[in-house]
Amino acid sequence: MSNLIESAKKAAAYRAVDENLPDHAKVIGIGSGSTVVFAAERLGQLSNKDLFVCIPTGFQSRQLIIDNGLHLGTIEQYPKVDIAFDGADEVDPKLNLIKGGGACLFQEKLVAQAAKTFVVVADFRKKSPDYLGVLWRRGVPIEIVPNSYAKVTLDLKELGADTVILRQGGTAKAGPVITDNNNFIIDADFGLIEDPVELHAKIKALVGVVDTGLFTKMTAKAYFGEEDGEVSVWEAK
Ligand SMILES: O=C[C@H](O)[C@H](O)[C@H](O)COP(=O)(O)O
Repeated sequence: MSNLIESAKKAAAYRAVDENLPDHAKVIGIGSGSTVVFAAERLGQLSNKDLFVCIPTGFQSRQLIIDNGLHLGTIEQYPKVDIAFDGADEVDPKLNLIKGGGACLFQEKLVAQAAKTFVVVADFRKKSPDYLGVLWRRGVPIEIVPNSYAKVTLDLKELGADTVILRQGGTAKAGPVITDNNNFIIDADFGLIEDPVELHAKIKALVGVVDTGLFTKMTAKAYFGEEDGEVSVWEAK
């Protein structure tokens, strides 16, 4: 199973890069997670890789850029990005996403918003048949300023969350996960999400919330590596 999933991730990422990189792309965003690893790998194989810079979305992403021999830039230097590639935890048919399973959502959203074209790479397990919250059952990841966690927890319950969990480091760290921006992550389960735009707006309005893992109206295409080795593509309508 794990080989199948790795192959699916690689197939999706390679095809997404091959089909979408603009000829004269100068600035490319690199997301976070285990699937975008293959997008960075593909970019690192290009003969013209000295002609563009890559903008990371966190520590892991920065390492990917360096390890693949790509030129590293920052979003402060390059606030206009030609194209960005990133993974997702769940994608619905309207190309709304849940992201942040790896706690990288804020910088990912910054780079995705800065990008002219935002392309998602994922495997077949991320493809929701209808709504977000169907397959990804851990809740919506929300980045918050640390000392707001108790108040934001109450607020999220008032907004209708069934469970609100301050994400913990598990065996790797005693205490909460700390993001690349020195914040906390809350996972709030809202069940099936029929209107992610509205839910995002309500959560984002809470004091203490930096951003949510709901990415709406920003994805141009999503590439999915399938179980049979094929790649399927969803495009924004
Ligand atoms: O915080 C993590 C990011 O949003 C990832 O892009 C997302 O979790 C998908 O990661 P993966 O490609 O490992 O499934």
